[in-house]
Amino acid sequence: MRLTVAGAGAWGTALAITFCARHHTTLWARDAHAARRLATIRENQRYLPGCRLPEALNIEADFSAAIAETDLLILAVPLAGLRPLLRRLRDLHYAGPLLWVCKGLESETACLPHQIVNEELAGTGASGDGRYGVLSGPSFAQEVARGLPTALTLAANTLAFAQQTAAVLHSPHLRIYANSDLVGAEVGGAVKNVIAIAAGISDGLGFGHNARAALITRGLAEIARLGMALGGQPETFMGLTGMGDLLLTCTGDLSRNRRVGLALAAGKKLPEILADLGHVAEGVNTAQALIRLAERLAVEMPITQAVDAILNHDKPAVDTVAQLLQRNPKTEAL
Ligand SMILES: NC(=O)c1ccc[n+]([C@@H]2O[C@H](COP(=O)([O-])OP(=O)(O)OC[C@H]3O[C@@H](n4cnc5c(N)ncnc54)[C@H](O)[C@@H]3O)[C@@H](O)[C@H]2O)c1
Ligand SMILES: O=P(O)(O)OC[C@H](O)CO
Repeated sequence: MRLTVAGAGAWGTALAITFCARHHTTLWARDAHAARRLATIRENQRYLPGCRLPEALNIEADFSAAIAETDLLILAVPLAGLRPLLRRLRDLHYAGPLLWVCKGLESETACLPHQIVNEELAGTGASGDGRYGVLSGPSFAQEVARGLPTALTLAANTLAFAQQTAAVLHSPHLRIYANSDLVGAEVGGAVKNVIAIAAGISDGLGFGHNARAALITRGLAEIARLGMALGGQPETFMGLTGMGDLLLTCTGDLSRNRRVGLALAAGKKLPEILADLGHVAEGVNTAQALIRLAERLAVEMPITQAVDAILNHDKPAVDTVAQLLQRNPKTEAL
């Protein structure tokens, strides 16, 4: 099969390295200079240093050439780049199957990725016959690129497409489970990044393992409450895109979102943290959009609210997370 991965950041590069072992794979980089470097040096020194790009991987800087003959297109840009890329696809009359891997809510609209896809590709073949979905779950790019065992979920609006495409992409090191709960998978991926910022702050402040376990557990309740209000299925939140990704991102120091939290706890300011990070940390843009969405749906999300207060309203991290962990007791329920 011919695959195109559009977006040469850490995740797009790791997926392209993995898929090119079994499929004719093209990696599109939007910057022509970066594409030339990838093609000659055979390493993504900026986003995924230390991982060799196999000779079989084709690098392309021209977007229309990259998608011209593909059988499956995988969009691997950050959420902020999703809508502009979909508009390019619409202009190029792309009508083939489509996956995306971004995790978050659009800042301006609070839309989930599939809602953006529906808006931008309405009436085209890609969305019209239901051949699209999200690939998500607990996965650090560096580990996937090294071939370490990883399990993901491919959630699509039709189970048939999810199953067919999961079977094509599945390999011994990258297990892919099919699911038809697009909403549940995307809500898990969006909220876990915000909870990971809270976990990073808590750990950075030395609040201990008990506090982190409490944040993870109550974070899962926030995912489930919001997800069910949007029509997601409860079992999805217990799966790879829910509990699985939440656990990984809250506990693994490879997480950029967790590292944002650790740096906030150390007293650093957000612009400096993001400049040092050099990668996207989707929880930063998603927190405020989540608050707007949760208010609209009357869903309680106290951890998300605390993170938003720290990120966007200059509230001190130490007081805000301490207050969160000292809230009045209530009945344990979703
Ligand atoms: N890195 C991971 O381990 C990982 C794993 C699973 C999912 N994801 C998700 O994948 C998405 C991409 O993450 P990443 O790790 O590759 O980010 P990254 O910061 O490593 O790289 C971002 C890439 O996107 C490009 N880009 C930025 N804005 C763009 C735009 N408007 N249009 C086109 N390209 C644009 C950048 O040039 C860069 O190549 C995020 O939503 C992230 O949450 C990442
Ligand atoms: O590095 P993060 O925090 O963006 O997390 C990467 C992946 O989403 C983990 O599944």
